[in-house]
Amino acid sequence: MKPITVFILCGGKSTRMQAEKGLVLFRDKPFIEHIIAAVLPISKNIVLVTNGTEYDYLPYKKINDVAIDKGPLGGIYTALRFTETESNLILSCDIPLISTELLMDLIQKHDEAAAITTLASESKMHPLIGIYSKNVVSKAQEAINANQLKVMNFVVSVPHQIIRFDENQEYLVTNINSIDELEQLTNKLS
Ligand SMILES: Nc1nc2c(ncn2[C@@H]2O[C@H](COP(=O)(O)OP(=O)(O)OP(=O)(O)O)[C@@H](O)[C@H]2O)c(=O)[nH]1
Ligand SMILES: [Mg+2]
Repeated sequence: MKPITVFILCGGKSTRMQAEKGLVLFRDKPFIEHIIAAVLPISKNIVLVTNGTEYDYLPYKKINDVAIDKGPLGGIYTALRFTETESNLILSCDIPLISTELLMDLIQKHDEAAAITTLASESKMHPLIGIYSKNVVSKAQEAINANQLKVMNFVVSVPHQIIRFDENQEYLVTNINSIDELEQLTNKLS
């Protein structure tokens, strides 16, 4: 396997959650630790893209956004500016059910001709579970300068690959943005 750096996006406003999203507890453990646990069998080269000190207790490198208040695309741009590897796995911090197997599948199916490879289900794209080439850093900068901040629009503007997964794996990418969504998930799983 080619070297890969894993970036977890821990910025943003968390307006819907009203609490630092990566630190919200699910099964007695902060979201971010669920994601790290899924990533560790794949790579220990983990970097958190965060602007605060909330994640300082975790023994991983942290970097600050170089483009402020630009949403997830700003975090991706920061990651690509910083990275020393061509291949980068970029993840949001609000997907506590993500599994090592699904991430391995993404990495194994990734076609090197694609500058970005992301996951999608039947109904939804997941650009914040994706492999991003360092080569798209200047394109990301252009998009940010033009204030075109939708990550999916950015993905389709470069050579990309979308990997579809089975409906029965859909729960693994559940994205939790609010306490209501967290409660729904907890109820569904109990
Ligand atoms: N580094 C960084 N990450 C971000 C930024 N904005 C959002 N994210 C991350 O991107 C992922 C998806 O975030 P969203 O749910 O779209 O946005 P949010 O701002 O965290 O939450 P809302 O305010 O409720 O929309 C999460 O992992 C966020 O931590 C940002 O400006 N910088
Ligand atoms: Mg979200």
